[in-house]
Amino acid sequence: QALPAVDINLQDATRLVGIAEFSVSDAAVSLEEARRLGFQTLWPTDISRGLTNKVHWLRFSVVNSASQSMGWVFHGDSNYLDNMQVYFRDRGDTGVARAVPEFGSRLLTDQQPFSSRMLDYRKLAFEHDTPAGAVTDVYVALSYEQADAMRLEFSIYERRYFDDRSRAEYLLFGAWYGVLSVLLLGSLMLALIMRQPSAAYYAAFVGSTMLMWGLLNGVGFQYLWSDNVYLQNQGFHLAYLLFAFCAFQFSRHFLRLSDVMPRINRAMWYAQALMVAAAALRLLGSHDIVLMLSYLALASTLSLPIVGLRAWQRGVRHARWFCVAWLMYSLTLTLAVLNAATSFPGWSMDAVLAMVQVSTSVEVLLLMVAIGERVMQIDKERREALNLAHRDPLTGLGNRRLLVETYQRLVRRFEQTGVPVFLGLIDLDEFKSVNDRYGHDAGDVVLCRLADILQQHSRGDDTCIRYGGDEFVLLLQADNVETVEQIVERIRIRFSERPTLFGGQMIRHTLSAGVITAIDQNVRLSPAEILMKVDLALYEAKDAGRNRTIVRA
Ligand SMILES: Nc1nc2c(ncn2[C@@H]2O[C@H](COP(=O)(O)OP(=O)(O)OP(=O)(O)O)[C@@H](O)[C@H]2O)c(=O)[nH]1
Repeated sequence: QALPAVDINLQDATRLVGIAEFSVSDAAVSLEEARRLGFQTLWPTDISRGLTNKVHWLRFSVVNSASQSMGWVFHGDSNYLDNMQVYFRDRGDTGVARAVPEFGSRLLTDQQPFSSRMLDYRKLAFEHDTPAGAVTDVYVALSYEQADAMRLEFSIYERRYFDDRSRAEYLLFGAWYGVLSVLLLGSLMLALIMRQPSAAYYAAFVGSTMLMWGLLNGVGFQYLWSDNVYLQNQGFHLAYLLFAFCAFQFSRHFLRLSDVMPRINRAMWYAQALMVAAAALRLLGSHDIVLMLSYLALASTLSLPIVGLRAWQRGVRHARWFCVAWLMYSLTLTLAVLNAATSFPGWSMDAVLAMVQVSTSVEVLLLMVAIGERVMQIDKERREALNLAHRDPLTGLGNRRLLVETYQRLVRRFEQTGVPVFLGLIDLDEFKSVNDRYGHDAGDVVLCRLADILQQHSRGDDTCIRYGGDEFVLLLQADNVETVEQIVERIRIRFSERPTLFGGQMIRHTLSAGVITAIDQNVRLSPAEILMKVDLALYEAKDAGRNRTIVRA
């Protein structure tokens, strides 16, 4: 009988919806039997067939009205169709009586290595040349080894048009894998440099994303595991499990769930253990139960936006980007699964794949932003901790530890600028009696008072330090020792002239100071020598009756 016809001289792609006819048979029937089945025109509502292991038949004919033979390519939109048996025959379409040839056939399958394919293409594709003025009749039997999402979205492309289109398509794949590879390497480097396990888990997550989609879009079979038929056909469940495992591992560490939400953390840990068990079962040959578990694992990642939101509400600041990233990805994943298994939203597989590629790129980028935010926060916390370790808690001045670091910095600066470095050691006079008379709290207030005066009288570049007890140090660069003496004297006079008011009592106080040159053109003292020398100067000041400054240049 006459088949619905499509003219191939279109220099474009032709969707077979509305043109081809389809039929369904229970088991693998022969072509002769199939030709006796009732066929009906394929309409858009017929495309998604749901999860099925029935054989679906398509039939149509290709007309070449041109005066030279035309090459064309035929393929569906699904990347994981298992078998496509194509029956075809060429016949003249003019009324000239000629013997009609028998059907030839070609089996396209992903149950054999990639090299056995007719075309070097990620989907099962059939190629044929229709002679000038001839018609090619085509019957196609489509099947899955085990029930899967059957779709009847097929197109015919003129050969040249197919080549152009697949080039553009592979360019997009290249860009997508490029972005993900850069993020994977970047996060690995971050993990090494910053010693951040989260970044390493993120790298594993990006790797598992690339693997999973490499399986789903057929590019992995084409380029990476061309001979590994087992991985191509049985690897999906393992890939889903690995993806979900890595997503959970990264999320648990990144959101610090063991601190923030210990119960959720434990639940996720058990889920991960179940995923490992399922993967082991799969490797031992189990199928149906693992299929269910792997779909469950994939579905369980849809909970991550909520986990992120809860963590954010509990004060994990960097969880917000995590939350946005997973929300977007969850929507994409849900749409992709709905599209494959139902007739909603009825998009083409290529459209779904493009959406997935864009959304995974944005997702992994957003997660990278989240990691960046976390790393910056850790760095801030580290600097704050370091700052705290260098501060005296009572007065807020630097402490002894800061003195050593600052001195080393000033030595380097002296080598560059040649400006001498001086050190003043200041000690309160008879401070013990202040404590004894007015109490320890009063003593504390007096110490803070001196700290304030020190800061008021020093410049931004000078370093004020509480060296211990009632001893303070001023470390600074100046043109000459007289300038330093003036500064220290101003501090001494200010301190002695303005008593401290505490609990309604006026506390009178004075201080003594020693000033020395630490580094100039002639002198370069070690920290130990500086302290010895300045101690001597201070001792002299105390010995001479206190409330004075002694300079030993
Ligand atoms: N209130 C208060 N007192 C402190 C603190 N740290 C040390 N002191 C006291 O400071 C006093 C230091 O006394 P000394 O340096 O021995 O002697 P002084 O009484 O100041 O006498 P001279 O230094 O010889 O003038 C001790 O009584 C310490 O208890 C502190 O943080 N707060």
